[in-house]
Amino acid sequence: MPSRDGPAVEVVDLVKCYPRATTNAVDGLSFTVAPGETFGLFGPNGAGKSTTIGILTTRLRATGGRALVGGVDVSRDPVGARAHLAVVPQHNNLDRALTPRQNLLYHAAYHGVPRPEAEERAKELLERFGLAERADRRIEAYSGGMAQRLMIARAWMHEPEVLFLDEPTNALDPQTRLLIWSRIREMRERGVSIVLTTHAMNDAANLVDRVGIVDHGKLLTVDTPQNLVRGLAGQAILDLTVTPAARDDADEVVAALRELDGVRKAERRPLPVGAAGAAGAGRGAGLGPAGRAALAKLGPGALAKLAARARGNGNAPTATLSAAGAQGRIRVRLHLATDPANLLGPTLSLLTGRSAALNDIHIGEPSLEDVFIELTGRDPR
Ligand SMILES: Nc1ncnc2c1ncn2[C@@H]1O[C@H](COP(=O)(O)OP(=O)(O)OP(=O)(O)O)[C@@H](O)[C@H]1O
Repeated sequence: MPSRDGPAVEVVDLVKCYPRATTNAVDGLSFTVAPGETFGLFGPNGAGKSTTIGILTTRLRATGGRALVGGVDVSRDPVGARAHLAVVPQHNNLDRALTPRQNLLYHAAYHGVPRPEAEERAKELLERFGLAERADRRIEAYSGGMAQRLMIARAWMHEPEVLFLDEPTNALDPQTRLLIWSRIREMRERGVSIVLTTHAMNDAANLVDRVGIVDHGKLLTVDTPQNLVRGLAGQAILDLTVTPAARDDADEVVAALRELDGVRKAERRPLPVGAAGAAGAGRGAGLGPAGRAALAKLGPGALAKLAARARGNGNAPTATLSAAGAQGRIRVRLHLATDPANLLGPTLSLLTGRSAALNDIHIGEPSLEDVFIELTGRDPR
């Protein structure tokens, strides 16, 4: 990678207002991307991510502010800026009149890569992206996943300093998604600066160094994924699937759980698909790493003992890990300010007191997607 002082990308008070629009698509956005950094630009539909990438890659002109790529101002010197960057756009813009190999060679020629070097690189990239066998066939035969792989290979042909990827895994099958994430990781390891938009933020969480969350054209926050997750209301999550007693009110059960010591927030969540049926019932404790750690602290058989204690002398109402019918079942997420192990007993006691059945319990940690929902809300755009 060419070494240069200063940020790989610098965006200062960037504004874009499309003709006849009543609001700005990008509304005073500022952020920088350090050399070698992988930066995730996340936001709901219509937040202004593609517009920002369009300006940075010289496809669109900004209405105001400044944007530099590789130290070059994209409005003053778009040709100079293009020498530093490559883009994988959201929509297929391959040249259908050319074969896949020709697409790569044409792109290299545009960027002044000498022909023998370009041919060598194209051969290597077609292999790395699993496209070698179809490299000289008509491009119409390419699936969406193949086209996406080819567009990423094309972006790599002139070994850019900064790579922009606009939703690189959108609408792809799991195999192609895995391949693409691993190729992006390789580029990162080679020192390329990467700006990435995606809705698959939990997939991207392990790849990005920092995340900027945008909505309505404005930056809501920018930080490392770890700090963003740590900054959430609670540090751990307890997901409960509960069947309240027939005479009880579901919202009152949630309100009571919210009052437990160590609970910062309690919210109703949609039941996972299939959970309403018999298949989801009575699976008991589904534990992630944090959950296993919490239970390890309690010692073996802890849940059984807790359940026995909660059952009391047999006349008391019971709360059990049960496979009760799906009717009336609710899912509640507790954001905790304490070790999940401290909440297991009180939760079970509370449910026992209300004659509620505990159908499932899962201890986890908040994800980047939880941070995103917290900041941008639940309403679809
Ligand atoms: N060519 C255009 N003309 C007018 N308005 C546009 C145009 N392109 C985008 N917009 C509007 O600008 C806003 C930002 O759109 P943009 O595509 O940048 O969002 P996005 O965050 O990339 O969304 P998505 O996740 O759906 O791709 C939206 O309100 C969109 O409707």
